[in-house]
Amino acid sequence: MSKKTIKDIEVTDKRVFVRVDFNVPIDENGDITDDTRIRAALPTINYLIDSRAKVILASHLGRPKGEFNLKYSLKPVAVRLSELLGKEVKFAEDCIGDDARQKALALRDGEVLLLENLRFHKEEEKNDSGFAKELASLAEIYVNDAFGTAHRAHASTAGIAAYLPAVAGLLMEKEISVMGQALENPERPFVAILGGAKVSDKIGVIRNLITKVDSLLIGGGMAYTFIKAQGFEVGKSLLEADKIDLAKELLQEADERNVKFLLPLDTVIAKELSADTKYETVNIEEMPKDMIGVDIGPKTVELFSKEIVNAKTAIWNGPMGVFEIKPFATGTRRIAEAMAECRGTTIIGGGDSVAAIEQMGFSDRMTHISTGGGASLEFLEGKELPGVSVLMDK
Ligand SMILES: Nc1ncnc2c1ncn2[C@@H]1O[C@H](COP(=O)(O)OP(=O)(O)OP(=O)(O)O)[C@@H](O)[C@H]1O
Ligand SMILES: O=C(O)[C@H](O)COP(=O)(O)O
Repeated sequence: MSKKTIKDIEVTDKRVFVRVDFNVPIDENGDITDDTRIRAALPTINYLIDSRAKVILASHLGRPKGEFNLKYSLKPVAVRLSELLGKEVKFAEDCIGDDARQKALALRDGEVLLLENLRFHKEEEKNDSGFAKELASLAEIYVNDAFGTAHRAHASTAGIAAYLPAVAGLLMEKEISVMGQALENPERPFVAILGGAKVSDKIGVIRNLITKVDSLLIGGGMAYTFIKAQGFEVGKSLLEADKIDLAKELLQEADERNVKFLLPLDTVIAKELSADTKYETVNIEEMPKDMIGVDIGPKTVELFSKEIVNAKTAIWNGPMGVFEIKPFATGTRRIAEAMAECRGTTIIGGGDSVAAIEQMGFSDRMTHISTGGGASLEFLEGKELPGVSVLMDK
């Protein structure tokens, strides 16, 4: 990676402000239902503890719209982090002000402090320079390890870097180097699998990947707009009518570039989006007018799996069907199995596909599972992420 990391600077004895992404799901009892993002930050935190730095952690949680709201407090995260680290994690009731300052200044080498939710201040999302300066005043070094929030230009992800030496954390480094390597210098064949709900969310990703991959496989709700563009009936499936021309254009571009653009050959169709509805599988050219396409069928699974298993690099973003409803999760499960079988570099690009991979128990068989949803999509679009561009170059 071209950016400096915590390994490139002296952190011992220093107060280090680490922006992490602890935006984790918390249920109505205040229990964290998935701590993946907290665990993903442990290498950076442990490195700083072992290096005898004074560690000040800051994150957002949810979208509290600039004011205090107990529902979005990071207190339960401090408890969970303390369990994971096996050591005390101090907590400041606010991310700026006297309490935060006193607790930050009182830290001894190797101690850890977590600040309360940054988004309890509206200045955070506005990238307010005064607020960024106040955050910076707590520390001597800034580390950005929040890959999941690196697409946001906020005070704690971008503005703060104007006031402190700014470097990447180890999670940030890993995310950018694994996905960057795949995009810039992939081992071939390079296959991308895209699914999920909408074409409009992924236009940028398709446009960028089409210039890099050998094969592009499209499933999920977004496939039906392409199927319609090829002149087939899609019944009551998800369709973005205003994107049909764009879909035609993308199909043509793939053709001109000699990129294999594979669409479903068959589809599971259902009367409605519920587990106890009537459903069956049909060839793609046989879709009835009154049914909804809810998953890829077995012929498509076979076609896609062959590409994936033979890939040297495979990137997957977005489920192949309405995987939240059990009978329609088969396509997504089978694609997860193919990814697990692939011997090349396998990358899951965040969002719902990560949930699917985890639900299905394949997490430890992937090379890399991104902690970013929106951030990984923007990265795959080839955009420069503000939280990365502010860091010092090597
Ligand atoms: N055929 C389909 N019809 C309707 N919805 C579908 C279909 N296939 C997949 N989906 C829905 O798409 C949703 C996921 O789409 P989304 O674009 O959000 O995926 P993602 O990119 O993995 O997630 P994120 O936006 O969090 O990164 C799921 O809720 C799933 O049910
Ligand atoms: O969950 C995410 O994608 C990140 O934490 C960013 O959250 P945001 O979309 O509320 O900025």
